[in-house]
Amino acid sequence: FVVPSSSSSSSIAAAAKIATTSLDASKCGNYDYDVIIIGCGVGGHGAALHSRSQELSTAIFSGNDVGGTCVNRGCVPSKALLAASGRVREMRATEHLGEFGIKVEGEVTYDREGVARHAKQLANRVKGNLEGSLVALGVDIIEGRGILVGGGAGAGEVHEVKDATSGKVYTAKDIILAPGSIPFVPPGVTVDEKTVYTSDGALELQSVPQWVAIIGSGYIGLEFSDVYTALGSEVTFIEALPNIMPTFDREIAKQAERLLIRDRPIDYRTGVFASEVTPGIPGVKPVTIKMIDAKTKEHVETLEVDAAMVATGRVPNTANMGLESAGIETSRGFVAVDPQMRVMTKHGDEGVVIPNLYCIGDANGKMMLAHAASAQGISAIENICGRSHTVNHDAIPAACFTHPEIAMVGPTEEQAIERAAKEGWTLGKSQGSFRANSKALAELEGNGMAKVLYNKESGKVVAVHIIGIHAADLIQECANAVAAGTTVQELSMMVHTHPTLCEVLDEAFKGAVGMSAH
Ligand SMILES: Cc1cc2nc3c(=O)[nH]c(=O)nc-3n(C[C@H](O)[C@H](O)[C@H](O)COP(=O)(O)OP(=O)(O)OC[C@H]3O[C@@H](n4cnc5c(N)ncnc54)[C@H](O)[C@@H]3O)c2cc1C
Ligand SMILES: NC(=O)c1ccc[n+]([C@@H]2O[C@H](COP(=O)([O-])OP(=O)(O)OC[C@H]3O[C@@H](n4cnc5c(N)ncnc54)[C@H](O)[C@@H]3O)[C@@H](O)[C@H]2O)c1
Repeated sequence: FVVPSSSSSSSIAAAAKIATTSLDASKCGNYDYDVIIIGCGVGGHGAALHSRSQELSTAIFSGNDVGGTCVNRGCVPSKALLAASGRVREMRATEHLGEFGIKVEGEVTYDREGVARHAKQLANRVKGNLEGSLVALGVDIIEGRGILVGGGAGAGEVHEVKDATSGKVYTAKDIILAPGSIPFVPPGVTVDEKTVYTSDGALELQSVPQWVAIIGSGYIGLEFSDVYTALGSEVTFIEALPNIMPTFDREIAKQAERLLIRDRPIDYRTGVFASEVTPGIPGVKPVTIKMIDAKTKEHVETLEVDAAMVATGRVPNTANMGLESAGIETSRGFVAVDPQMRVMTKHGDEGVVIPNLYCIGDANGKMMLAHAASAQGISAIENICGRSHTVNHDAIPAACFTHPEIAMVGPTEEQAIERAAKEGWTLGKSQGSFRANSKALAELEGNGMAKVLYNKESGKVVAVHIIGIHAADLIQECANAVAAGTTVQELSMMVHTHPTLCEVLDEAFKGAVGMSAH
């Protein structure tokens, strides 16, 4: 998603004048708006901007939380913490710096409050830009929470949204639900957001604990282990599944274990649930974590640590927004949608489409990523405009912003093997390495690999997994290839700039067709 910076707000304002004037020609007929969006995170924002570009009159319920998770409690502040802590790690790595011929005299220190302030200020700035872009484009921001009214089983369409604060009811031809998600806290875990916290509390960096247990080794756990160890903490991961980083491609997870865990003050337990977590009092009483075996449920260990971070996934934020009264049955809070993002009354074959109601972003559970939410928002508006559109989720890249980064598009190798067997095609695999890449070596960052998985019959790229410096930027070329159906034959003949990290991919593409990279 793109938020125009405040420096360009005058041009936005100019554009907004034109856009606002065109509201008179709005197609909303008997309704207050063409489109009402509930939830002003990146999903709702993406939908609102595209809605206005299609000259639809648009209102968005923000629930007093413009920017939502990504901007206020997610992508944006976490990347600020990763950037600051990454600098600390780099400047403290005296041996590594010595290889460049750089000497850091004296101790490298940081000011915890200063680092926290950087994250907070960035979030506020992006939030301001995001709000500014909505206002400038003529989107009406309604500050309250939006609650669906009417509809009901068999009633078909839903056109009314009530402002929970004022009680005022607004009507729209089409409605988009974009309420996002909140942290999942497993039963038995007590969160005080001080000594036992979710990402919401962790992002405030109220302390840098000496020893922190991170429950869950997914994206959030991994990114925070990078932040904490860079700032001087020791980390213990507690992971319920048999492998650490279980959602990642196995080969990449093994490399990540070497690069992001083994060389750092991190240990881990796998196959255990944190079944009971009790907050502590800093300097007085430790946080206690009881662990049970994930299979036998027998107690295996109790840890006493300075702090615990709960990074055990997220759940949809769909309670108390009138879904039941509109006849919508959720599954664990997730709203079922069809490929056009239209809400289904329930999951499974019995669900029927509610034709003018859409649900985008984390709340539909398709892919919990900011850019996926925004893409789904744009797609919903396309469908509202009568141009049938579906999002290709296989072509949406993802990245974990550790040092080095991990990035991927498409299924893991394990999933691709299953898919190939089921669909009757042959899986090809080719690798590139950072070890022999001039740019990576100039940076003294020769660790990592890229692997390209492709369909041997068609040559089309199925998935790419990268671990290495700037993997998050490198993956885009691969995502575009998956989206466009580009073949490894075509990619192997495309010219990559020298010397760049992209040549790691060039090596993998050429390897797939039996050519060697220079
Ligand atoms: C720590 C962390 C780091 C992350 N980092 C990344 C990253 O680097 N890259 C990435 O792609 N993704 C990242 N994510 C995930 C990303 O933040 C989410 O996928 C994204 O925010 C989902 O957008 P959304 O619009 O669906 O929901 P949200 O951003 O959650 O926004 C929903 C909004 O709707 C509001 N709302 C809910 N109900 C109502 C109502 N009834 N009326 C009015 N408003 C309502 C909520 O308060 C919220 O403001 C991260 C998440 C976390 C927690
Ligand atoms: N860079 C990014 O794109 C980024 C960054 C952060 C978050 N996110 C998004 O936010 C979402 C949530 O991230 P997350 O890391 O919390 O979830 P996740 O689903 O990625 O990982 C949660 C982990 O916790 C484990 N777990 C669950 N309950 C447990 C228990 N009781 N004890 C021990 N382990 C337990 C699970 O097995 C899993 O490995 C993700 O879906 C991700 O897409 C994205």
